[in-house]
Amino acid sequence: MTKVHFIVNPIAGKGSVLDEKALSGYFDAAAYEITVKTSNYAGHAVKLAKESVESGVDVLVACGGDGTINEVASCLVHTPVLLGIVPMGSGNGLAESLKIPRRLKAAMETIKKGRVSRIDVAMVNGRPFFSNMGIGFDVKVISNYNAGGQRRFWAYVKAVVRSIRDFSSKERIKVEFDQKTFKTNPFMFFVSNSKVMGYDISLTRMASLQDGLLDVVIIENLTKGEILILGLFMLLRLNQYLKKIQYFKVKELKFSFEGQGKERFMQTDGELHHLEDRQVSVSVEGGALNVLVP
Ligand SMILES: Nc1ncnc2c1ncn2[C@@H]1O[C@H](COP(=O)(O)OP(=O)(O)OP(=O)(O)O)[C@@H](O)[C@H]1O
Repeated sequence: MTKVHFIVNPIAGKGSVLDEKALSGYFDAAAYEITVKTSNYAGHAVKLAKESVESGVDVLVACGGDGTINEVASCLVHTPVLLGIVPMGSGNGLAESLKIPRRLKAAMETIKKGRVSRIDVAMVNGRPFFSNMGIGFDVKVISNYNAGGQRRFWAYVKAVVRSIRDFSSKERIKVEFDQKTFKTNPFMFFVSNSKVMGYDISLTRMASLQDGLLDVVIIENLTKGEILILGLFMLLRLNQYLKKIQYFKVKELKFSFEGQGKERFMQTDGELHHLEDRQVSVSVEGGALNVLVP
């Protein structure tokens, strides 16, 4: 009997309810034992996932977006438990990078087929991330998006427009990797394990979840006009031709904020976290998570 637990985030994306009755219908009752749990608050999926792992689950399925996947997957790193994904978020960056279908039936087939991919797991100051992390403009967009209260594509567009109006990059950081050290005042400092950020938008189409490396994107301070050009080039998938964008592939890196005493935030997998420390260390471990893929 294969034990499959689903953890559903009811507020992810457009918000939808998946219950035991609906999900059990996709599985042969003689071969699978299905349990469905609902996340009732931010962070709850971590507790639910830990309980499932302790109970000896075989497959743990995150039903939501990158935030839900992060909470569930962080409990599965270095365990034999397989991560399943039902993309129900707004952006669904990791699911898109893994080519996991959005249609419920097709997502269930992926889980039953049992094809496993071992993917890299990244860490920033002890916190795991699977898709990307960043400081700068992306933090501003997520903060405006969260304040908007809606989890839709147009809410992202609105948040981006508001962020272009409000954003100013005053933070100077010192970056260190591969025996190189340099200082920058970035519009965006973005580190990605996966290809897609969400809604098929990407700054790192060359990234691989299985190369044991992180793709670093540093975009120098931009004028508002240049931000609009960047947006257009990203939509047209031409961003690699912009001179102000630098790309690196690294195994690990460090950066530190030069200024004093400001409240700072980073985003990991689309969720904001307070940065307690001025020093930030990012690294990646190859193949530390087992994910079910088509
Ligand atoms: N019952 C709940 N009420 C409020 N927030 C919740 C609840 N359950 C989970 N959350 C939080 O919802 C947030 C958003 O979830 P998630 O990222 O999965 O969806 P999304 O933002 O719509 O998708 P994506 O990240 O792919 O754009 C996560 O931070 C998670 O902790």
